[in-house]
Amino acid sequence: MTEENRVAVVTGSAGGLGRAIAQRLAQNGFKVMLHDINKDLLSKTVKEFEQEGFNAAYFVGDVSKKADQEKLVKTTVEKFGHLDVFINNAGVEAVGPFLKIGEDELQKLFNVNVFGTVYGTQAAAEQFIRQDTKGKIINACSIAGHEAYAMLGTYSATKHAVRAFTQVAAKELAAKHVTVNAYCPGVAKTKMWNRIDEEMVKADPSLKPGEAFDKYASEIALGRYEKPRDVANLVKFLASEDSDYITGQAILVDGGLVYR
Ligand SMILES: NC(=O)C1=CN([C@@H]2O[C@H](COP(=O)(O)OP(=O)(O)OC[C@H]3O[C@@H](n4cnc5c(N)ncnc54)[C@H](O)[C@@H]3O)[C@@H](O)[C@H]2O)C=CC1
Ligand SMILES: CC(=O)C(C)=O
Repeated sequence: MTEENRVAVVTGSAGGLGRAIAQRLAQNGFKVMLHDINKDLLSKTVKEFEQEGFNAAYFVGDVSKKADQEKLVKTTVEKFGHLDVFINNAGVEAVGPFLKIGEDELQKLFNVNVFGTVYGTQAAAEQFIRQDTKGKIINACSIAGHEAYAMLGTYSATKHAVRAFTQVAAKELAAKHVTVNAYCPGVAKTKMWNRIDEEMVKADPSLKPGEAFDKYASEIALGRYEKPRDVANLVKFLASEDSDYITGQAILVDGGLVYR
């Protein structure tokens, strides 16, 4: 089933998983609002979407700023007329031992991953309530939102918080016909995992470049690392009417790594 005339926002969609999600939705007929803090990469991605014939617009913003998130929703509605799906995808990571976690790291990761998800969810939900339509909010969680990982302490804490806010928003918004769910990828090859690998290798001299990634990926039951398309396929389902009876869930899409 195609999704003609439905409108989705994907935050952090200049690259990585967000780009793949926006592309999958556009291929299915969605009008997509691309969004990122990285203006140069976003401009490149928008051009590629236009070349593919997708109906796409873009907005440069920072998810950790409430005003940016509100303006993102307003601009989307001005451009496409309404909003159906809002995907809080943007996220950042930090790698290091617990004893070295500092204020800057805590502030940065909580600002983007947690404050960003809360502000995005609020802005989208307010629009759905104004429209008096059903709506879908879909958040980027992680295997690290179900299981905390050594060297990823702050990151794991933020993703546990995302899972908690997903449940709370789902409970409070259900009466307004708004569902809130999350996708929990495992080990996907994006710039984020390139950076994680680099930092883990720096911290452990016995590892060569690529080996931290390989170590995590070697535990995946389905025998291969995750591709952005694997994540996009789940998000496409969560954005569709087929998921209408699902809310408050943080669904693992990790090839068999964490079992809940
Ligand atoms: N790559 C992986 O294996 C996994 C990723 N995730 C989550 O999936 C989401 C996407 O991850 P990736 O694509 O791998 O990351 P990535 O680092 O490759 O891409 C993230 C995008 O978000 C943008 N961004 C960062 N901060 C922003 C801000 N303040 N405002 C707006 N945009 C911002 C970046 O510019 C970038 O384009 C993140 O929330 C991440 O935590 C979860 C589990 C595994
Ligand atoms: C990046 C991420 O969420 C993990 C733990 O792989």
